[in-house]
Amino acid sequence: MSTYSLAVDIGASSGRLILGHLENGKLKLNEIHRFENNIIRKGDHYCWDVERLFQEIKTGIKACNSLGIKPESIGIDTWAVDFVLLDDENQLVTDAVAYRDPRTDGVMEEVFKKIPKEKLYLETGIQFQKFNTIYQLYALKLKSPEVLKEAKSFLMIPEYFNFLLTGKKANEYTNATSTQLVNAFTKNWDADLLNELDINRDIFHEIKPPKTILGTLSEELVAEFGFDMKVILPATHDTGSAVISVPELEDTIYISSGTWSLIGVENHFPICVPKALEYNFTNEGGLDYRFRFLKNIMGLWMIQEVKRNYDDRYSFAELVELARSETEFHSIVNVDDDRFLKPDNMIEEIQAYCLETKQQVPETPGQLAKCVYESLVESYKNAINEIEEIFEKTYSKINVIGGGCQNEMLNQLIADVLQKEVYAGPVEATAIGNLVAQLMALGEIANIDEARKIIKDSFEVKTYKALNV
Ligand SMILES: Nc1ncnc2c1ncn2[C@@H]1O[C@H](COP(=O)(O)OP(=O)(O)O)[C@@H](O)[C@H]1O
Ligand SMILES: C[C@H](O)[C@H](O)[C@@H](O)C(=O)COP(=O)(O)O
Ligand SMILES: [Mg+2]
Repeated sequence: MSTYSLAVDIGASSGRLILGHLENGKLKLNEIHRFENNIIRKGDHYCWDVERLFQEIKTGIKACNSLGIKPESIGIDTWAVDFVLLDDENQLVTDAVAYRDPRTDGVMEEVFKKIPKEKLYLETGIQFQKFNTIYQLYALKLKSPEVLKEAKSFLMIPEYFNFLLTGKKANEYTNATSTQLVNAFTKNWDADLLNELDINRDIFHEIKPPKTILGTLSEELVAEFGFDMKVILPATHDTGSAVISVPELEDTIYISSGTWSLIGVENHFPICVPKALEYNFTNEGGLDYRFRFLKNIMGLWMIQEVKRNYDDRYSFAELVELARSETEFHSIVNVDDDRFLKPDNMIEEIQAYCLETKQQVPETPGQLAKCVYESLVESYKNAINEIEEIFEKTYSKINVIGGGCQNEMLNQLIADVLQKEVYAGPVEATAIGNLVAQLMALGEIANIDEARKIIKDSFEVKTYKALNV
């Protein structure tokens, strides 16, 4: 009887529960539940609806029964940086505020008054994004100190769901690194940084690595589901799981393409050289203490918002085809400008940028989509030039993973503009990386090298050659 594991992958725009098992040396997937995710307004903040998301997780778990499958294990991954705080009765002290909330505006600069930017980078190796956990916690320190006083437990989003499943509290390494509070060398919470900011070290839990078996389900949930499962920590930062699934990393730059575009390489040590700081690259933690040397690019969030501004009248596939038809339109925006992080109306923000920069203003859905895609590729090109400058080497291949790898026009555009071979897939790279970490913990897969061979043998990867432009 095969061992089934269940991956819960919740990104900023969508979540999915995918069963996985090995069959004749290949990983077989069975998507059993998919749902939308989005930021909601709660009180004065943009938040995640963690109550609904946990109900979606439970719905997906129960769906296994209809297949007659009782998974051996479950693992949860989500977006990074965000967290909840629990009081001494394990009740939420605050809502799960989303990283796009403006509460951290100006806070990074306040932190630099306590900890020099260069020191923070040398200690943590983490990119400066204004929504990093360190700035969210410091925003609470400055504006709502009573909240931090009441807090007894810090759990990032996947860890909160793990707590609801098992009653156990633990922080997981790959996601903890995204907080910019973990020392890149000790791989533990950096007590000096926390002291400098007067943030209570005791609310943080032991940092456990991916492949840790955290526990099993609570009695109530075993009764509700009709079966028990081991709860395993995958790389709970979704991009940490996604990068495990890059089939071939030799001479390859990956782009984890979803709400964000995370573009980088995999290393075995943190790289905090001056150029890495200047270009704002990060050294997020990976499986087996590898490092994800990457940077965030605004990503397909922009087309998600354009789609939403059109009341979802067009599918993503339709927007791609409309963009293809706009052959003469070439206005470009700086996708990494903070104005695109959470504008009231993305269409109007893109149009305003083009007007300000005296470019043709996109008026049609196709022109807007074309502008987003060509602007993303412009940012990819800059990031890849920076990576090649830092490592003093030229990479010949780009592997696009995640939902965005279904965008064939974008894949071809990347190949043509970068003049490199583009490999697209696996689409569900994050869930696949989540699954193989569980199967490694269960002894079904020996190590990451075997996992990557299984992934390479199991999933189609489409190739795009650079056309002469
Ligand atoms: N059929 C498609 N054609 C083109 N793009 C697509 C298609 N399906 C999904 N996408 C792109 O994939 C993105 C979602 O990727 P995904 O990895 O699921 O995001 P996340 O994990 O951040 O929620 C969408 O924003 C969309 O741009
Ligand atoms: C805010 C973080 O930078 C973000 O979570 C990023 O690290 C990430 O993993 C995004 O994943 P998506 O699947 O939501 O694009
Ligand atoms: Mg994702």
